[in-house]
Amino acid sequence: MSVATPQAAVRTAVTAQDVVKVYGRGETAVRALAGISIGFAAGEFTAIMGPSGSGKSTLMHCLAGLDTVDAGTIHIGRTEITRLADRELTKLRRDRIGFVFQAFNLLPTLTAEQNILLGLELAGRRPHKAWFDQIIDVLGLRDRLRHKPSELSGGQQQRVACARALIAQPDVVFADEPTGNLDSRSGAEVLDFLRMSVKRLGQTVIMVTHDPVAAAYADRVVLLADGTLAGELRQPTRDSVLAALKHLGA
Ligand SMILES: Nc1ncnc2c1ncn2[C@@H]1O[C@H](COP(=O)(O)OP(=O)(O)OP(=O)(O)O)[C@@H](O)[C@H]1O
Repeated sequence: MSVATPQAAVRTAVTAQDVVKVYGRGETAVRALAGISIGFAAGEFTAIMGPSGSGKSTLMHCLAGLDTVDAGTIHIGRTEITRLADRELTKLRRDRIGFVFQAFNLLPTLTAEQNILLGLELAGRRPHKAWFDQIIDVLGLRDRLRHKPSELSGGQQQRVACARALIAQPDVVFADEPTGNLDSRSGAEVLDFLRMSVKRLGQTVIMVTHDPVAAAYADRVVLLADGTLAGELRQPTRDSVLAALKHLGA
């Protein structure tokens, strides 16, 4: 007799419900997000794609609490961030969210290690030694820790930025075109790392990208068009992403 094992409940790291974002007023108003409802499972790597102006950056900024919404709710875990006051939101971003931007945004006078640890130190927290070691080893940064950003390649600098984003064990990492300034080989290293941080370290990553090759590293691709959800792909490949974008007229 077979015994059914209960399915492990999928934990949702980030949820948007009926989110509307309008820029400007009157005749010049732009509805950047026109009522979006979507969930992002914990432990998954999601890419957000869509034509230029479809609302990708706006969605990411709203999900990460970097921008306010005009209607709807956003939760990070169980916390409704759309109800938080500025100070609480700043604290939540610092403690529970990691960011990786297209520009690496490292401080030039600090070493790689100091850059990675700065946010934690400013928050008065100590790094978790085993976690730090795990990140550094997965990223292959051990022999670069004492180098300044100017002594590192673009790919290495972005890997330092990834380590900085992960060091506080955030609930979710938002990556905005993380490979936009990298050649394809360095970009592949960074994407490999983001994927490994999900598969081996159990992290949750949400990435905006224009690049179908980058999106193919994700578990799931979410497609936007005109501020609405226009579909999604599971286990995307470069070709399936290209076909979906073509269908959207991107
Ligand atoms: N600060 C702003 N003020 C006014 N309009 C804005 C602002 N930010 C974005 N928009 C508009 O909102 C819409 C969505 O923009 P958004 O940047 O989110 O799109 P995107 O999909 O990220 O575009 P891209 O791929 O070109 O970066 C666009 O029409 C854009 O012009």
